[in-house]
Amino acid sequence: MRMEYNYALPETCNADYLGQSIASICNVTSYYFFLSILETFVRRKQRIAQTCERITPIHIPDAEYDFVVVGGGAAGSVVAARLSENPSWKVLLVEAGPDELIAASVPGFTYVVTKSSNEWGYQSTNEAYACQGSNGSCSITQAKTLGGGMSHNGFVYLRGSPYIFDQWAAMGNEGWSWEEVLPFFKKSENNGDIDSVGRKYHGTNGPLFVERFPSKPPFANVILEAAKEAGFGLSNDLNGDDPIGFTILQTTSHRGARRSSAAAYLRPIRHRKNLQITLNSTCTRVIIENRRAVGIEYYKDGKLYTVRASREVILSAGAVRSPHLLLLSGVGPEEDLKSYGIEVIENLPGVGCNFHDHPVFPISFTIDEPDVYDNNWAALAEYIAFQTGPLSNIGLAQVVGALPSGITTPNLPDNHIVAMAYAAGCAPGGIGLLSSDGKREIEFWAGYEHPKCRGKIRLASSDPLEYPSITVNYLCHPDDIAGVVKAVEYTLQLADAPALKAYNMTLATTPFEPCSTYTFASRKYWECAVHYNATGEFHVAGSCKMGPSSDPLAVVDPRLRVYGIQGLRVADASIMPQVTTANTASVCVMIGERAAHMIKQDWGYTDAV
Ligand SMILES: Cc1cc2nc3c(=O)[nH]c(=O)nc-3n(C[C@H](O)[C@H](O)[C@H](O)COP(=O)(O)OP(=O)(O)OC[C@H]3O[C@@H](n4cnc5c(N)ncnc54)[C@H](O)[C@@H]3O)c2cc1C
Repeated sequence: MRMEYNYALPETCNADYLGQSIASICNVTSYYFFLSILETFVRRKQRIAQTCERITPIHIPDAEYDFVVVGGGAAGSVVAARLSENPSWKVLLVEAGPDELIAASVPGFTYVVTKSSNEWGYQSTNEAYACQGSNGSCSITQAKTLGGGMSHNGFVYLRGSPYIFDQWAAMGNEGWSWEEVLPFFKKSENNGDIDSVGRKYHGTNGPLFVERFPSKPPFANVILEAAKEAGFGLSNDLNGDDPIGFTILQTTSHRGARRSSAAAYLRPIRHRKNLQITLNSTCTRVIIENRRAVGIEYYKDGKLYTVRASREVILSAGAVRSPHLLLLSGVGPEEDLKSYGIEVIENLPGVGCNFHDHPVFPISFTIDEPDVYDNNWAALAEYIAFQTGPLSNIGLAQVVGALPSGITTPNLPDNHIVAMAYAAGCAPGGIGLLSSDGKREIEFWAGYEHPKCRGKIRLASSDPLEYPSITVNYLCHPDDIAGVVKAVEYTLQLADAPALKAYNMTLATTPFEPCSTYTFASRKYWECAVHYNATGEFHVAGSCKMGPSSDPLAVVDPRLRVYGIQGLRVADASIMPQVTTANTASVCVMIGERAAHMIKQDWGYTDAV
């Protein structure tokens, strides 16, 4: 077979977008030259970084818009794009961060972009049951960039169990059952593997590319073999009729490059005149007059701007910042607002409550294989020419197992097991060198996806630029502990399967001193260890809970309207009454689709689902 190399860098433009460089994120001088060359190629290769298709932000806003959307993340990009389909509506999208980094386009750099400047850097506090090794403070990684979490995340395209959406509906949220949300998942989706996954659950006409990566490390097949041997089974599509087992994931990428909701929804409509986007613009409050949202204030380059919204303001700032903005605007628990001197406009006790996340526990193993870096000149050349090879994927993390813990609900696939290894990344030790003299390490993330624990987002200051206080309250409930421990036990069972034993897979996690009274690797030991090393899976949700008016903690109604305030909705991860049993980005895209559809309906403009 003759290989067609394509190093050409066609289609130049005057794109001036320069975010933080890959070399400066990796921050290793010995490797600077290699990373700079990699970045030069990636930046110019339109198929990867789409620098010629980036949006052009505005600098000075107009005085008034029909709709103002706050937060250009997974959900907000969708809301802004869909609302501006009506040419007679003028829409402003306000995003606190800059455009997506070049490094973010390259799947092999997934774990690097979370260390970039496009990250909020939140830490939770007062965790009484988790992160005890770090004074009860867990990292809450959240992206600060156009595309939000989808410019930053692990690419996983999973929707979670239909059971959860039916639960949402059963709580009194009309219109949110699985049957009712499925059309919006399909509407958003342009599935590139449709011949393999079928049309019953998947769409091909939406903006969001969904497909498997073009390549995977050979060890992925070893994990699948081990899963079969351990009796866990394999699934061709966890989003379909086969929700239990191990699979090679579908991802929000296209031909080896990231495609966030901003890339999918905003870049193709960058010339639309009635949609304006302002970046590096932090919303500080919603302006509410006579119990109606009439605009927002935002801070950019040291200046405070005020814009009016003649129809609605939509908060899509994510599960940490949407409740924070409501609190800063006088909507929230009366006592909390008063204690910070904020005028109470609506006493809404649920704002910031019901905050939760999936807890995960990392466990490390070694295998008998040299510890090589998977990024080198060959990987660079292959990626630029074909968008395949180690840089075109996230390594082993594209294999996931969804298994039922049986803790609360029979057959609910609420345990997730993901293996982390073979990711290209920075390769800081030098090109072609070994990462260490030891064996290759494989870290598994053992997660519980149906948590009962609830934490809270609270004001920490009346200064809108200060971060709110965040407590997730991970592992506060025995079921959540049992859920994580069950995932650990499944992981150990997997590691014991002959296919992995052939690689001498050996537990490498060092025992935690505070748990030394228990036999290492016993159930009691894990029940103790999770309090020291479990953390969150980055799927924070629930802090502006959707619910009927009878629910004392409901913040928005099932049409996502904030109780007590006209012209104000929330559309993002915060509205989930219960987080789904999987990664949350596709659900936030669906929420964005659903929100835009309802807003259009409510203003007498209907479009097809
Ligand atoms: C490291 C990481 C890995 C993840 N991996 C996966 C995965 O593989 N698959 C998956 O499905 N999910 C994953 N997730 C979760 C998923 O990405 C999020 O659930 C999803 O992005 C949340 O969408 P959202 O619209 O609620 O908020 P976001 O996508 O977080 O968007 C909120 C946006 O609002 C902006 N904003 C905040 N405050 C303000 C303000 N005051 N003014 C203006 N703008 C503001 C933020 O900068 C951000 O861009 C991951 C998340 C992280 C952080």
